[in-house]
Amino acid sequence: MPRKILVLNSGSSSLKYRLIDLDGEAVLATGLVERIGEDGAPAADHRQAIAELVRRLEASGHWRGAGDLYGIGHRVVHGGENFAAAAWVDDAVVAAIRAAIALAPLHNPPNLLGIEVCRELWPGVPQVAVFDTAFHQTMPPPAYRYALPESCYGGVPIRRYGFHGTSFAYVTRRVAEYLGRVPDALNLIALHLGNGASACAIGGGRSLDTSMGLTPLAGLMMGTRCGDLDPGVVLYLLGQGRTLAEVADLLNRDSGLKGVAGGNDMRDVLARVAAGDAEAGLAVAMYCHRIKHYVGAYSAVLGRVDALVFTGGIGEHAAPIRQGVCAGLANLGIVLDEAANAALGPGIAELQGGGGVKILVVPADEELEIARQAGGVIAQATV
Ligand SMILES: Nc1ncnc2c1ncn2[C@@H]1O[C@H](COP(=O)(O)OP(=O)(O)O)[C@@H](O)[C@H]1O
Ligand SMILES: CC(=O)OP(=O)(O)O
Ligand SMILES: [Mg+2]
Repeated sequence: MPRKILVLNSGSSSLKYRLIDLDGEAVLATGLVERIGEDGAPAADHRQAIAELVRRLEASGHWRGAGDLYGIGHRVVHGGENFAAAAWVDDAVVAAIRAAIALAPLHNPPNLLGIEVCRELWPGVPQVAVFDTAFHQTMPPPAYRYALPESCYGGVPIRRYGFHGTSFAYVTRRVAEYLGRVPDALNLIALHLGNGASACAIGGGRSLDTSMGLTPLAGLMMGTRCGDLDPGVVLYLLGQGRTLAEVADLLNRDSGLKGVAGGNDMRDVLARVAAGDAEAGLAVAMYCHRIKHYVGAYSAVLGRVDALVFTGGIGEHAAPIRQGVCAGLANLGIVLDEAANAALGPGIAELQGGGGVKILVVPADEELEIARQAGGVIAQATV
């Protein structure tokens, strides 16, 4: 019997799904239910979104009822310190995901909703939570602790957690395969550049440091998130009489590319740069400058870097960003082949033009990684 895994990535207003046959890893169906809750959208809430997804799976010819599923894998952004690996969903796991809502207020509530609706609809189907934070649980204390009093590390531990771990785990595996090396022997600087964006120092195949922190607001400049700030900025804004909710909105939804260039979509921003728009030019220069900071820092953390890896929508498709990031890094062994950068084919691409560090573009596939990890947890639990 085929081992079919349904992968769900629930966002606040969208539900990404994929049906994968684990044996051979064929994608049987994939899609996105968008604009959940908006007027005229196909779904008013996540329950309806899942009903819509079932309709689409039926239309694909690959749906024989939930009883035919080997299991369901859910993306969960924040697992706190509780999970260093994917976990079979039971009441305790649900409670731990709920407890982490305060740390990922944009992400964990819809992730949890997806899990709860599936448990209710299909109580007999194994469900697995795959955490963005899990891959980063290997970071050593000097990388994950903040220079705050010890008391802040009690209760809900205020520390760096890091995110996009499922993507970094996938990339590590994929690069190891591609280079014919074992992951344990690989040192990578990985850049996941999507709407959310983060950098990771991967040493011996494990996360040693990453740019996101307690929440997915830290680190690189993003579509609508500010990334690194002097914490004094937050204090100043609050002191000026803005409410906590206003500041949270400003930093999460109105900053980043949107704040500086007026729009959060990198395609549009780059088109405006090409047309000579100064605000867009500044936004892109800031975007690349901040990534360079992390590439420099992580070169120092790792000592030896085998490859600089670009992934995510921007990492895979935005040649001018890769060029801006790599410019002037010859002293770190990072030299881009400009012609190769401008003419990418599908799949993994190698873009180094000399220098000791490979420059790789790896298409992101969090869904496949979730399916594999969910399959692993279910296989272990059912032997
Ligand atoms: N051809 C392209 N050139 C530049 N940027 C692109 C291109 N295609 C996609 N992007 C950018 O990728 C970003 C979305 O990345 P993606 O990884 O799909 O997002 P998400 O984090 O939502 O999964 C957007 O800023 C989009 O503009
Ligand atoms: C954690 C995070 O930033 O996720 P996304 O990139 O999907 O927003
Ligand atoms: Mg993404």
